[in-house]
Amino acid sequence: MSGARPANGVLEVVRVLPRMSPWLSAALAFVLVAQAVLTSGFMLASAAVVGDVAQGAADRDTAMLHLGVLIAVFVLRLGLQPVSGFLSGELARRLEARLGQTTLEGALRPVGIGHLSDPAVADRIQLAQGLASGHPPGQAVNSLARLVSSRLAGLAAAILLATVAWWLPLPLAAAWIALSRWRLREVKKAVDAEAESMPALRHAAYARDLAIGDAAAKEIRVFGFQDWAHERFTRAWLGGMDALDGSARLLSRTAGPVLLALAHLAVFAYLALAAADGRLDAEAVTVALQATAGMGALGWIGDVQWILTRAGATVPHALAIGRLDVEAEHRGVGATASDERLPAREIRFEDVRFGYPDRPVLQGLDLAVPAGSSLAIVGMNGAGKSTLIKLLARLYEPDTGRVTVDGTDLRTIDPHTWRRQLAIVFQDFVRYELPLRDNVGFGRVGADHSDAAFDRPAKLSGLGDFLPRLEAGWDTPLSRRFEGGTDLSGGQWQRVALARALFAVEHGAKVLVLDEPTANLDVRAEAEIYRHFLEITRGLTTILVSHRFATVRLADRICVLGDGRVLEYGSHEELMELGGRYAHLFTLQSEPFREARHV
Ligand SMILES: Nc1ncnc2c1ncn2[C@@H]1O[C@H](COP(=O)(O)OP(=O)(O)OP(=O)(O)O)[C@@H](O)[C@H]1O
Repeated sequence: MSGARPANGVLEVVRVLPRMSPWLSAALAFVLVAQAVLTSGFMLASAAVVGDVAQGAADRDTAMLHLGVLIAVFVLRLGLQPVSGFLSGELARRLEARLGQTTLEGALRPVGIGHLSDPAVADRIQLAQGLASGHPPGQAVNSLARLVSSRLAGLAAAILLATVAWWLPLPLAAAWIALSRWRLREVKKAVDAEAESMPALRHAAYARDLAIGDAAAKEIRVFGFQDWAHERFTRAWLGGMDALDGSARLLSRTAGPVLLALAHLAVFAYLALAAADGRLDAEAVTVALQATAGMGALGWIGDVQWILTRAGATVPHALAIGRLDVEAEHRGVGATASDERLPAREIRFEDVRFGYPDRPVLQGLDLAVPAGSSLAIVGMNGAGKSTLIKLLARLYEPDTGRVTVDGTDLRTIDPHTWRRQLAIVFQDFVRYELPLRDNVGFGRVGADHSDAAFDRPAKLSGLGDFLPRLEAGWDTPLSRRFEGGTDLSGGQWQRVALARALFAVEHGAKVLVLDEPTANLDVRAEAEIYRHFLEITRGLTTILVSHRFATVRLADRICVLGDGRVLEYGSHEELMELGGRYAHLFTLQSEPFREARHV
């Protein structure tokens, strides 16, 4: 993804609003124009009233008419304010909701997950929400409405002033517009700096979340790095903010007022001389003075333009995230082949090479997993076991080589169809702070989530042991941060994750993948899983990643992964006979137990 430099956000807002809500946008535009017309009407009517007063109210009826028009225009203008406020508020809400959806859709759309660890994407997601500037996209609408209304009023004032003398608006317009452009350039610099300082601000946000969140609360206190978190947050935040403040300094503070003073001096001098000569009457002078003041609306409108520029800058980021499917590389999206019964014969990795941006992992991996059998994968930390699972789930795609299912390249199989065949317990499975029912039900969204539907997964995963102790049963939130919620132990969470995968199996998944499924289980719970292993895996193609050889030996076949490829492959007995790496590791792990038994 390209860098996080923003496009012209205000133009994007102007482009998006009419497409999103044409009627509301048109209504707002109409009200804004009406407000501008009424503003100039107010100037004209008040000038007419002043003229009547200057003439000593010679014509009483005309004077009353002028006064009536003045009051009517004033009341109408006042009445339109809440209408434009309502319309812009409604558009702001819709824009924010739309861009929020766009960001979510973009982040979720890619088949793989590589984009989520791309720092440029992470920056954009933050920028799209206006978190650093404190100005979310909705604020752009309100500011835009106020800016357009001011500009129209300024334009109307300029036209009125030109009726007094054609050249009068020119010096004022030149001075106000120049000042406005200088200031705008400064604010745009600040917006650019904000995009550049986003990595620092994300570091700050990470340190803050560590300090105030649940996840690291224990370690921060036990290891005592509260000061580190505090210091890290402050340093990163101030670093990010420095960049913003530094570039937000407005250089035009001196030249602007001088130019404005000169322009106003010229206009006022002319008005004074013309009035003294009798070329202008009181009414014309009043119109001219009001119009002169009104032309200020063409200049820099502090808060409004500041907020508009910064809130508007979020929009291109949200739209860019929304286009992620185009920008990211997703070969095979929209693939045609789909089959709910895969795999019938085998899953095969063929000469697969794959690496993350900073390191190669698999270097020519060949591996076959016959359908309906179980395969255990062992290997050192970092050998690439979990990576292999991610390739199988198509969360990443091989750099070269291919993964096939019954001979069909995974890239030509519809990813959603394929993933419905998979039931995976990831090593870093998610502990959803939601009721137990959702935690297990996520295994197949849309399926029957009644208590009875969970019976079998609960029994096989060992959930049944602690389910009766949960106050609200399946509806108990699994987080103490929610009313009536509870927290689970590591092993209990692992059973929940297993139940989730088994629920997917209940609903048709044919490939069960267990990445370290018993790492947190106590001996009894682990033994229980082993007891059920055959029942759990019956009829399924099972892939098991584990460092526990007692688990591994349950599999029909075992493969030892190392140096980015398969080093050994066979049944437990075959590999023990081979006397290679597996036999060595197995012996190493069983030794302490053997010794213990001798004690
Ligand atoms: N998202 C990622 N981005 C970059 N590198 C990664 C990513 N995930 C894993 N790696 C790296 O890829 C290598 C293989 O990681 P993987 O998690 O597949 O190993 P593993 O065999 O499952 O290890 P373990 O036994 O410790 O679970 C490691 O060097 C790891 O640091």
